[in-house]
Amino acid sequence: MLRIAVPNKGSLSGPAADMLHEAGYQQRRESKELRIVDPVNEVEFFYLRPRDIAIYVSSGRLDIGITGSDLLVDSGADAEEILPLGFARSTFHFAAKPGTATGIEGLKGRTIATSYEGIVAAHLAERGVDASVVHLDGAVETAIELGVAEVIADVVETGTSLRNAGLEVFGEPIMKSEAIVIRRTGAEPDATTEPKVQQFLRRLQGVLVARTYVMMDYDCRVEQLEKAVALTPGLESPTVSPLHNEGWVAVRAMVPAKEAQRIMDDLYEIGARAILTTAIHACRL
Ligand SMILES: Nc1ncnc2c1ncn2[C@@H]1O[C@H](COP(=O)(O)OP(=O)(O)OP(=O)(O)O)[C@@H](O)[C@H]1O
Ligand SMILES: O=P(O)(O)OC[C@H]1O[C@H](OP(=O)(O)OP(=O)(O)O)[C@H](O)[C@@H]1O
Ligand SMILES: [Mg+2]
Repeated sequence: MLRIAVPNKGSLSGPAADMLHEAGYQQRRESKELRIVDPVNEVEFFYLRPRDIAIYVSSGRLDIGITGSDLLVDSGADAEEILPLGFARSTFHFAAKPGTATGIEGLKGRTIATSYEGIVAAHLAERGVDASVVHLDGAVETAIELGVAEVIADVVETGTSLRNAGLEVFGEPIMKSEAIVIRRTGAEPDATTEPKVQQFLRRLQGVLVARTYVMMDYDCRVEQLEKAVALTPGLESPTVSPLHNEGWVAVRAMVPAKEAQRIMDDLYEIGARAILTTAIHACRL
């Protein structure tokens, strides 16, 4: 049975459960459940604190886990990313009251509050900056107002939390992060679990593709086919079928969902007609 760590709370937990559900895995019904078995897929899910997941996975007690790349780096655990999942995207930044800090060089001797001590300490050490780091569990934006620190280092997504606290980012971004699947560094593929790991990754990749692509169908004249195919090259190559009306073909290809409307306009311009897009619910590439 494959053993997988899933975030039980916070920004990662909802989207991770949704993705696993879309990939055909059974998920817990109540937020208090700490582990469930999906007997059909032969997988056991452990619902753990996102911060702890890299530690469990690096210990080898769990085969793989879903966490954030910033949490993986912060933990210092011996685990590596094997698949990016495209949600919980954020950037890790220093921030302070406007005009009170400019670059990392100015942090010498100052106090920085953060929930990500590992990332901050390593970043400062690499640049030879000697500052003190105060660990707080969350809501670190408030630490400046209350005089616990002069600077914070935190996750920024929309910037709303910083703005509400009257703070602004300074210096280079410390790191970018997103949800990822991790596995123990250098894990020897185990003959019994490896096929299940690969199946798990294929299923999640299928969900990612289904979320980012749509299927496009259209009819066009044979003379326009090369131009049309250049607009819709598909993944391997588009399917082209003859129509009953001579001189016309039907074309089918996957296209990036974000570009679908522009591609439909361009196809129409070159004379394609009956242009349709449909959602892809699941796929194996
Ligand atoms: N507002 C946000 N937008 C996008 N990603 C976020 C946001 N806040 C946290 N994350 C990401 O979520 C992961 C942190 O998960 P975690 O559950 O520990 O924190 P959280 O979402 O802040 O939850 P909580 O504060 O309830 O503990 C990190 O990878 C972080 O980059
Ligand atoms: O840039 P934004 O869109 O505002 O998002 C970033 C905020 O979201 C998270 O906070 P969360 O709500 O998880 O509270 P926390 O600070 O207690 O972790 C993070 O710690 C930031 O404070
Ligand atoms: Mg938080």
